[in-house]
Amino acid sequence: MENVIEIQNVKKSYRKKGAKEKVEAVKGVSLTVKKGEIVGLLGPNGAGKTTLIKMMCGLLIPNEGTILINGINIRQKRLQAMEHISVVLEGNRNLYWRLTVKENLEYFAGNRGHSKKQIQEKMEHLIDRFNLREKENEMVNALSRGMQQKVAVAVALIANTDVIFLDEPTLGLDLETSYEIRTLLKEIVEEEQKTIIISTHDMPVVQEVCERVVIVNHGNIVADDRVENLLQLFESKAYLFTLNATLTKQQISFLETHFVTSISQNDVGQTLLEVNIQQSEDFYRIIDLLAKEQIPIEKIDRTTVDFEEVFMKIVKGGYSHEMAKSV
Ligand SMILES: Nc1ncnc2c1ncn2[C@@H]1O[C@H](COP(=O)(O)OP(=O)(O)OP(=O)(O)O)[C@@H](O)[C@H]1O
Repeated sequence: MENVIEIQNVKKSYRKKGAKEKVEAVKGVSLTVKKGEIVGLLGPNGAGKTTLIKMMCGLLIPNEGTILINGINIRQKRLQAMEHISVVLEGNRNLYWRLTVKENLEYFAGNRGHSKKQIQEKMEHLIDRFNLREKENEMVNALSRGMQQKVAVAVALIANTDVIFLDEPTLGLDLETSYEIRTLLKEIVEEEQKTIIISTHDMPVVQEVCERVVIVNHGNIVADDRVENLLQLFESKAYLFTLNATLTKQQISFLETHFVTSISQNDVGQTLLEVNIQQSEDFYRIIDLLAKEQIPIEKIDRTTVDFEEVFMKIVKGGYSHEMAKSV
């Protein structure tokens, strides 16, 4: 499969007004994305996601490194590279607020060189699909934020580019609209061979829409894997032991230094040990240890993880590329 996006050792720093020190927002990132991939770009606030997206879509120039879109160097041939890209930035800045929904769709498709006739069918399809029929002749500034967001995504789709960047597509939306946008994205991915990069803090978007996730922290990529691999990686190693005993201080401190991520007490006086196991022998070591200390085990459950927890663990440093290889 061909590489649609190829970035090599990209760096970007900002100088804050009046400050001597530079902020290194992106510290040397390399990444390739293949045609048809849908990639979630995740990271805590300030990690460098927006900076990375803005560089990939030609809105910011990196200090170092190269970015190729469909093999075209965005720095050397910006306009040519940008023909392959559409972008929905936070705050729907890709819309004309004083044009109607239909006018926006027509304008942005026309802007890409599509004739009115060519876009008619697609526009009607998108209006129905995004449930915008009732609002098609209303000005965008009169719509709710969720509606505006849907128009912004529809505009990116009507442009019919190979690559679509979505920066926080569900930010600030209510649960229903967020669900609707997620569902639409999923359907679009299934229908059309688009390459989509979504930056988000919305974990259901990652779990339901993305196949691959790239996690950025302090300007570096700290994980890049299939969503299912990351879920499996953490799921298979997290266990919850329910013990019919109260532990002594020594037992607790021993467990805490060796394996256990958290120890708590439930309301019937049992002790709950949440354990992250790196190697399968550790699992038996814990059981042996509890047996030696004569601590009765009521049950052992494999804890289920959702992507939110996986993300938190990775960002806190609980992940290495060696772990990924062991899945
Ligand atoms: N125009 C700017 N001038 C100075 N510093 C900036 C500028 N834009 C971003 N930064 C800094 O660069 C770093 C990365 O910011 P960026 O917006 O790329 O992160 P992010 O991962 O998108 O964060 P968020 O999730 O909060 O949107 C942060 O420390 C931020 O303060």
